Amino acid sequence: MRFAQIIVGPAGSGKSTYCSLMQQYAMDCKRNIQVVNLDPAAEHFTYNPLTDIRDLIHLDDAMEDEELHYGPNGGLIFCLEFLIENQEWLKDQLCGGENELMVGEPDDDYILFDMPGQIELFTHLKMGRQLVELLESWNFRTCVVFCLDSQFMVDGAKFISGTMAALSVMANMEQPHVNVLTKVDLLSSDARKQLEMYLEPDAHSLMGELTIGTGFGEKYAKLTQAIGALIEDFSLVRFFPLDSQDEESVGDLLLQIDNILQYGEDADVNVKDFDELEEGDQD
Ligand SMILES: Nc1nc2c(ncn2[C@@H]2O[C@H](COP(=O)(O)OP(=O)(O)OP(=O)(O)O)[C@@H](O)[C@H]2O)c(=O)[nH]1
Ligand SMILES: [Mg+2]
Repeated sequence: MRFAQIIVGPAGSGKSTYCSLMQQYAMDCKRNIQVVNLDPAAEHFTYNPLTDIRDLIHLDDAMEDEELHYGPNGGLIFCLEFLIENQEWLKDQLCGGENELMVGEPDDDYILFDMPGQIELFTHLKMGRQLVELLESWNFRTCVVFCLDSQFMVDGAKFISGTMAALSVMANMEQPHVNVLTKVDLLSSDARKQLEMYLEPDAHSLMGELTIGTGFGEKYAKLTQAIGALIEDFSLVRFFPLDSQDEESVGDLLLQIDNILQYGEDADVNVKDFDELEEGDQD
């Protein structure tokens, strides 16, 4: 079994930074996490990629083509469709050449896929799903990591829209899913306190804040209430704050995602068996 995190989120939400942080953290604990850049328009990132979509196709290729004449957004969609059509290229990159036997080797392959910031790729279009299906066919267990800038999560209205964006991705991708609030280090201490409230959202306080004083809030109070109750009652979305300056925060998040991916499950089982054996011995 191999493991993949698909890193998605709005433009500039900190996806590439997340990948660098995780790769660095893994290196510090002598663990191997690779990153693949799948953003054909990427200009700058600080991780060292295992492979890069720009070796296959660059956004400029789609935009400057005499016949295609795409703008940046259409061009991006074209590039990802091109990637799916040329899946053999990606397979070679990930699975070490054409050797079928290489699939699944080595056992603890753990790869982050740094995606473009156009969120519609994952809310409406099928490329996100197709990528997951490809990875699954190559023996990957996948999890979607949705990054959202925490600065957009410190008032009720933004919380609702951020949550809806996260839900759209969840509904379209149908994969195990983790929401990450990035850039927590940039928040003031007041804003951090405010954020706490949204980490364990409570529909009532949220709605109290939203329905008072704004025209929209008053007119659509019932709708807002219903959305709030939905989020609360079904624990539909939860957010994990990520402070890039705090190694413990990075480690905690990685552990959460490892659990979701059931990474290292065999190792855990062994430890547990060992503990039980010891307890048994004492009896
Ligand atoms: N202080 C701080 N800055 C951050 C953090 N994460 C990202 N940034 C900054 O936010 C900007 C955007 O970060 P990226 O990681 O490039 O975001 P992205 O989601 O990959 O952006 P696109 O690929 O363009 O969609 C950069 O200037 C980063 O340095 C963080 O946790 N703390
Ligand atoms: Mg990026």
